[in-house]
Amino acid sequence: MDDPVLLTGAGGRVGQAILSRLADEYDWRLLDREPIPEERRHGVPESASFVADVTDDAAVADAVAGCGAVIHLAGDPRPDAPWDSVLANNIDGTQTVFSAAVDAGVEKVAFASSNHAVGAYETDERTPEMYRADDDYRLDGEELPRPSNLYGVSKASGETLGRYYHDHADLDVVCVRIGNLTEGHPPREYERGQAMWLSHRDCAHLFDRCLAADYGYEIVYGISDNDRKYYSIERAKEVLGYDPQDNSAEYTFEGEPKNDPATE
Ligand SMILES: NC(=O)C1=CN([C@@H]2O[C@H](COP(=O)(O)OP(=O)(O)OC[C@H]3O[C@@H](n4cnc5c(N)ncnc54)[C@H](O)[C@@H]3O)[C@@H](O)[C@H]2O)C=CC1
Ligand SMILES: O=C1O[C@H](COP(=O)(O)O)[C@@H](O)[C@H](O)[C@H]1O
Repeated sequence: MDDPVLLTGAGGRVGQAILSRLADEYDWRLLDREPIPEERRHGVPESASFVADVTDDAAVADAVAGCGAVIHLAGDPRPDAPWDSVLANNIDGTQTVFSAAVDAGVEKVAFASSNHAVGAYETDERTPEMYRADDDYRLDGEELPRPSNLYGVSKASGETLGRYYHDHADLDVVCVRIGNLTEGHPPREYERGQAMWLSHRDCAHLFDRCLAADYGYEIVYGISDNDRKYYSIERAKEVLGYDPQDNSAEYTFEGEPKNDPATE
């Protein structure tokens, strides 16, 4: 991707996992409603950093002008977020970003969807067994959304908006159903979290592949190559060339590295 890439929500956790590792790889434009301090811009100049809300049509149009791709992360990430917030930040904001991307002639958008778009597949009958390495239950991205909560509804809506702009405006869209991003170790003492762990380096690599690969419309799961898993990463490997390096099985249940003599 030679053209500039707009990263919305750049100041947040996922944005920082990406930008801290890929700062030198792209001509970034950053957008966040909070000013991003210099140390979190990782060398991206302040002139390429937009302080704006993703529901602001004019501001988003300004930020995306001339870009070839967008990684759209900005939104309310709370699983218990109230409807008013997800309606504005996640649904309206995502429609604004897709629409502005089309108007600007952007080639591709990677959208941060969530495990919570499909959380209701985790039924009482299937859990906790489905979180374990010896269980072969898998979701692969072909299934219909079954949201856990209204936040999950907003993410399923974002996926559908992506489908709409792909079908009607020829925008290439990949929706990444991100699992649970934590830095340095998987979520501690949390089976579900360890089954959907996404390490920071695998996160950066996955979104790098979203910018480099060719696709039309895709839904993929964004998790590391955990032994425990109920999300297939085969589609991400096949279509995007995703090659994850991390695995929550390399850590104890408490989140300590197993190759650390202190924990053996
Ligand atoms: N962290 C995780 O494990 C997961 C995150 N995601 C999704 O990834 C995206 C990023 O999540 P995180 O980095 O964890 O959240 P975060 O809260 O750390 O970062 C979100 C960023 O977006 C900005 N933002 C929020 N609403 C905005 C708006 N209306 N306009 C402009 N900027 C706005 C915030 O200021 C913040 O810097 C979210 O869409 C979230 O739903 C999905 C699954 C898992
Ligand atoms: O979508 C998201 O999912 C992760 C994992 O969900 P959890 O309910 O197991 O914590 C969550 O940590 C993150 O904040 C959210 O945006």
